[in-house]
Amino acid sequence: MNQESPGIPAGEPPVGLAPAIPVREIFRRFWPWVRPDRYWLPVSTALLVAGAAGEVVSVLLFKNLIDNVLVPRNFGGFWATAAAMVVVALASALLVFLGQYTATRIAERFLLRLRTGVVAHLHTLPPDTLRKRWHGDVVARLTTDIDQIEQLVASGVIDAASALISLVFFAAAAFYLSWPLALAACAVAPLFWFAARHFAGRIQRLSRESRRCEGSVTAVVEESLANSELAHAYNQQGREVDRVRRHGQSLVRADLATARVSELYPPLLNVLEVVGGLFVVGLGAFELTQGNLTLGGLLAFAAFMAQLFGPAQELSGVAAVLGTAGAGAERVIELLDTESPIKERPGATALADVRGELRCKGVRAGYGGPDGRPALQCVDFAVAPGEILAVMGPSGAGKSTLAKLLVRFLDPEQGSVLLDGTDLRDATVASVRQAVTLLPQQPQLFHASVRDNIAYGRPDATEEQIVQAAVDADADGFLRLLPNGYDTVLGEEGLQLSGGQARRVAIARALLRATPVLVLDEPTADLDAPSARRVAAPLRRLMSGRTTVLITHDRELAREADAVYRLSADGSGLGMDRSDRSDRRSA
Ligand SMILES: Nc1ncnc2c1ncn2[C@@H]1O[C@H](COP(=O)(O)OP(=O)(O)OP(=O)(O)O)[C@@H](O)[C@H]1O
Repeated sequence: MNQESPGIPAGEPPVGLAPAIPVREIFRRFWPWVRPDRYWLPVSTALLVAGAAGEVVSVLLFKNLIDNVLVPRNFGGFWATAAAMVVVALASALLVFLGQYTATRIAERFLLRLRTGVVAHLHTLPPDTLRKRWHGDVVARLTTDIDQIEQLVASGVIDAASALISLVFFAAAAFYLSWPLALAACAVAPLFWFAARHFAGRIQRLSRESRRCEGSVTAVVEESLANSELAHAYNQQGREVDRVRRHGQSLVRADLATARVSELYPPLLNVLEVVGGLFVVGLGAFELTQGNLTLGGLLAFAAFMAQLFGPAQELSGVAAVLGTAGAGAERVIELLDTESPIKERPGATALADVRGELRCKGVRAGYGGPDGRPALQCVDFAVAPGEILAVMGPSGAGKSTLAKLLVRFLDPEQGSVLLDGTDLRDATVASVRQAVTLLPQQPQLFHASVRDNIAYGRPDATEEQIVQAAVDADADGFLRLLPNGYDTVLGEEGLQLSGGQARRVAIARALLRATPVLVLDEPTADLDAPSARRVAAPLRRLMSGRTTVLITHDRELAREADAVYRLSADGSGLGMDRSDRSDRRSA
């Protein structure tokens, strides 16, 4: 995948093509999401087929009307036939409606399951794995691509099945009316088949590029808006618009290439239909002059031909849908096939009654870059329950990488991280995260009330517990001054709060979880000195009595620690210094 940077050549797309997958494999992969509604598939198909059967009866009644009422000029038979035609038309309309509605219901439920299934899978991936993908592209896959799969798997199957069965019905009725004419009509069918085969493959190849370009556009728009502050500050708005235009132009080119083929397909089918129809009607006229067919029979046959071509076109249309939806399906399957590097070992146990004794033994970890250089190596330390370990080192030394190891966003390549003597890889991922709270570098706030933001890690917390956490985080005062107090909805990314305030809300959230182990990743980063001092007291309360790994550049804050562990610029562990505070505590 290309990672676009400002220096990339014009028009280079940031999103790669998903690997091609055969249609049968696509159906196999998506079937589990259709499965819960598998019994509704035949019901919907049966309703649609019954509706089609009604149309056959309608046409036969129409033949009856011509041969028994119009041709002999016998008006007396009109009312009975007309009444029967109205009843059949109503019944047929109702059946088709019910069939289509059931099909839509199956499709919608399939979409819901698939979309939530894909999101659930994405949530099993650690943040770094997810970050390797462009968020805008992921959103495009979750919306447009999934919508296209619906046409293929759910309604596609129903449409194809009902078209096929209707085709059999109309063909049988046509043979009943005149077998020579019906045989002639069948001779036209292979033309549709060849057209479908020719177009489906081409549409799929072109759609792949369209889908990829659409992912690129969404990715660029999302990144451009996310960085709008930088674009404004550096006066680069025009460049951002250009980027979107460039990727948009690629999408236009790809969409037009697809349209040149896919839009040619239906009119071509129409031409085939006209040619085939004329051929059959010509033959029918001949049969009429020979007295082998009545006028009503010929007109009814012509009506059947029209009905026959409908399902035949629909079946050929399924081929086009296979093309476009197949390309979308490949992109969704690529997401589903992204594996988490964090594996749950068979027989992994849940950590229970954690005291908080934390050890790193000869840890080496990295991101598997091309040079194979680790981000961390030879990291050895031990923290007793309730102790605070400050981790210091220059930028890029691997401090955040260490934080990721402690919450299993990453596993070591060598050595081990132990909690109460258990290797974290032998524990279930959920139980590790139940025991360890990470306070990330950037406080993250949801578009939700203050109360819900604080209770995020403990949704069952009572009002008193939430308020107490806010008080301990020194946030209660300013939260009560917000327009609706704890009910105030914080904007996306907490725009209504200052950096220091947002951090105190994040501290309240961490306090409320009350886990035995804490990992604080630069909790005073980007705060000015007064704001940093302001969060020091809440941080002290947060760390009190908990095993804490405190990653910080802030020497003042590091004084709170019992020991300091230093990392060198190349990520090597340099050893641990016990602090005066630790001596005081042990005295
Ligand atoms: N997701 C990632 N993929 C590849 N390499 C990464 C990733 N995250 C970090 N690195 C690399 O690992 C090394 C350590 O990064 P890390 O973020 O742990 O450093 P840090 O000490 O926390 O830096 P800072 O103090 O600037 O936050 C760096 O060389 C960085 O480029």
